[in-house]
Amino acid sequence: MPDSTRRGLLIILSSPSGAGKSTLARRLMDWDPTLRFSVSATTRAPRPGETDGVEYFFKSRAEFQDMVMAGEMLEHAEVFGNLYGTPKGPVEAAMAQGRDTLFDVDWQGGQQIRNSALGKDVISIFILPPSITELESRLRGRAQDSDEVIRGRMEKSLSEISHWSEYDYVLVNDDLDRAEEKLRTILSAERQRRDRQVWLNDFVRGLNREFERR
Ligand SMILES: Nc1nc2c(ncn2[C@@H]2O[C@H](COP(=O)(O)OP(=O)(O)O)[C@@H](O)[C@H]2O)c(=O)[nH]1
Ligand SMILES: Nc1ncnc2c1ncn2[C@@H]1O[C@H](COP(=O)(O)OP(=O)(O)O)[C@@H](O)[C@H]1O
Repeated sequence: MPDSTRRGLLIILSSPSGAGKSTLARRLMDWDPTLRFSVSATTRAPRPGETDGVEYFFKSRAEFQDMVMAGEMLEHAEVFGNLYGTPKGPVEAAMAQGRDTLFDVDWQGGQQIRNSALGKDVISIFILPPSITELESRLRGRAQDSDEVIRGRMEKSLSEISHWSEYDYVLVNDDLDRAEEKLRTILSAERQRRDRQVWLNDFVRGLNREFERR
């Protein structure tokens, strides 16, 4: 439930391509429809079935650079030869409404969001595949990318994985149901921590007022 007295959390999911972050993000949003997905802008071509404004805002390089120059991006980075970035406005609006936002960004985006003015409300989660063989078979099984694209993503997988220790939580996406359950647990616990802080702030303000009245 949106609540203007509390801040929204920024929940960052990163992983090597194919480890399952989009799948897990979709499941989390089915579980909790109040979660908002941060739709990134990208210069990558749409895959079959992808819709502009749903999975991504598909942009030309010039349009993307204009957004960057206009200061509209919370973060942006080049990944696999394409530009990706997070539009800032919708994130700030969600934060102000106390709505939690999910981000599917690479390690560079994770670092930039953590170091931004919104960094104190970030919860970051790194998702590992159970094995490199399974990672490749998921990329192939998704049947969305050419052999060359899959090869490029596999080549970059270890450098993405090398950033795991920068994240608050790391989980292995072996069994999908179990991985989703772990994500739900993380989110529930972090929300409780956030809400406790809001509640305690109010409570201590009350103690102060009581003290002044005496
Ligand atoms: N820094 C950054 N990375 C992004 C953003 N959106 C997506 N990515 C990352 O770009 C990479 C490629 O994403 P995509 O083309 O959808 O391929 P997929 O991860 O294989 O489904 C993934 O690591 C995403 O997490 C963004 O807004 N900023
Ligand atoms: N735990 C899992 N077990 C088996 N297949 C999975 C699992 N998680 C995701 N997948 C499948 O692996 C492929 C890649 O998942 P996806 O969510 O697109 O990865 P990412 O967003 O990290 O690139 C998809 O076809 C998805 O259905």
